[in-house]
Amino acid sequence: MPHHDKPHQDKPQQQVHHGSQEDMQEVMQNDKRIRLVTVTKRWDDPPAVDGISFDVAPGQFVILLGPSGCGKSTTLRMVAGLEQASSGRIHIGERDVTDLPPGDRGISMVFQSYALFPHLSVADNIVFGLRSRKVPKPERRQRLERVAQLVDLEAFLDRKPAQLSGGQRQRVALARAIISEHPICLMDEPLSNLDARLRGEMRREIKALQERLGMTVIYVTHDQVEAMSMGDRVILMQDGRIVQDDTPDALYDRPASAFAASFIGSPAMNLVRLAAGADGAIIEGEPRVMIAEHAAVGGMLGIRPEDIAVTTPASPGVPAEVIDAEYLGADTILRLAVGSQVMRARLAGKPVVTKGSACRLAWPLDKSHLFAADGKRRDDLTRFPVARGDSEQASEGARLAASRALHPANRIADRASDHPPGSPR
Ligand SMILES: Nc1ncnc2c1ncn2[C@@H]1O[C@H](COP(=O)(O)OP(=O)(O)OP(=O)(O)O)[C@@H](O)[C@H]1O
Repeated sequence: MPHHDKPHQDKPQQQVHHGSQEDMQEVMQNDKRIRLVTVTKRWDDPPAVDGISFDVAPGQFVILLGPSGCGKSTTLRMVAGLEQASSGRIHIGERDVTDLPPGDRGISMVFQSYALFPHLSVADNIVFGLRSRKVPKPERRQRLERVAQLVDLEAFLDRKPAQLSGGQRQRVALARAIISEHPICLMDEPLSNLDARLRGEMRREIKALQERLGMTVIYVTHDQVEAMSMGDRVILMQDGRIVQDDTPDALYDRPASAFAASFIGSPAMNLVRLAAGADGAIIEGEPRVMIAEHAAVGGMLGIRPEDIAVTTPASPGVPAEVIDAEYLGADTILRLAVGSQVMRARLAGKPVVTKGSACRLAWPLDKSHLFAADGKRRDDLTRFPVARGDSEQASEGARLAASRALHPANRIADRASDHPPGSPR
C-alpha cells in the first residue's frame, strides 16, 4: 500500500476527513488492480502458460504481446475466468478471484469476433448485459445514450449488426463493454478483423476512451504497432513465459534478449554474429572488420536499421555491398551484404543507390545492442567481460576498447590493412 498508510496523524480534523475520502477513492481504485502470482495453465507439456507473474496498476493499459501460440489469450482468459488456472493465484483488487466465475470478477471483455447477436439491434446488443442484470429500463436508456455518444453510434442504434461496417461492429462490442461500467476491460485482439486504416483509427479511439474512463485494460495482440502506440506497458511473451515487461520505449531502446529485439521494430533489428578476430570480435564472415577488443565472441551484435548510416567506401565503417533497395515512399530499406551476413538499413527518402555498389556502414556506440551467444541475455557494453582478468581496471579497459572501436568518429575500426580479405583470422 502506497502513501496512504501512515498519513494523517498530525493533520487537522478537516484534512483527516479529506484523507478518508481519499482512502475510499483508493479502495475504489484498488478494484481496478490486477495481480497474477505464478500462474500456470497446463493442457500438455510444455504448459501453455508457465508460472507467470505480473501486476497491473489501476488505470493502466497493459499489452500482452507475442507470437501466435505464446499463451497471451490463455493468460487473458484466466484473468476473465473463462479458463481455470492449473496453479497460481489471480487477484482483482483485494479479492482472490482464482476460483470465481467470470460474472463475479467485475470485468468486461471485447473479443476479436465481436460476438454480437445478429438478430438484435445495435441498441439491444449494447444493453444486453444490463437487461440480464435487471437494470431498470430508464437507467438502461440513459446509459445507452451516453455510451452511444461516446463511441459515435447514435445514428445506428436501430440497425442490425449485418448492416454495419467492421469498424462500427467493433464499436458496438466496445460500447457493450463500456456500458457495464466495470472498472476492468480485457481485450483479445479486438482490431485484427479491421483493415489497416480503420485499425489506426480504432487504436486512437480505444486509447482515448480508456484514458477518459480511467479503465484498467489488458489488451492481447501480436501487432507491435498496437503494442507500441497504445500500451503504458508491454508484457512480451514467448513459449508461455514473460521475456520482458517494460514500457514501450524501454522495449525498443533496451530489448532484454535477441527475441525481444527482433520482435519490435520494422524492419527488425539487424542481429549479426560475432566471431573471433586476431585481437577481438569481428562480424562473422567479414574478416576485415574488428568490432571491439572484448570477449563477445560467439555473441550477437544488434543494430536497428534506422540507426545505420551508409557512407562512401572511403569513410570509416564496416565494408558492405548493396544487394537491393525497397522504396517505401517516406523512406527506403537497403539490404546490404556484410561478409556472409545480410543487414538492413532504413534511409530517409529515395537515395540514389546502385545494386552491387560498395559502401561503409557506421552507427553510434549507444545504438549498439549486444546479446549473449544464445540470444537470451542482453550484455551491457560497459559490463563486458574481458578475455583475461576481471579487475576494475581490466573492465574499464574493455569498456574503453569497445567504445573506441564503436565510437562514431572511429566507429568500427577498419582493420583492412591488418586483415586483408580472405586472410586467415
Ligand atoms: N483448449 C485448449 N486445449 C489445449 N490446448 C490449448 C487450448 N487452448 C490453447 N491451447 C494451446 O495453448 C497454447 C497457447 O495458446 P494461446 O491461444 O494462449 O496463444 P496466443 O498467444 O493467444 O496465440 P494466438 O495469437 O494465435 O491467439 C497453444 O499452444 C495452444 O495450442
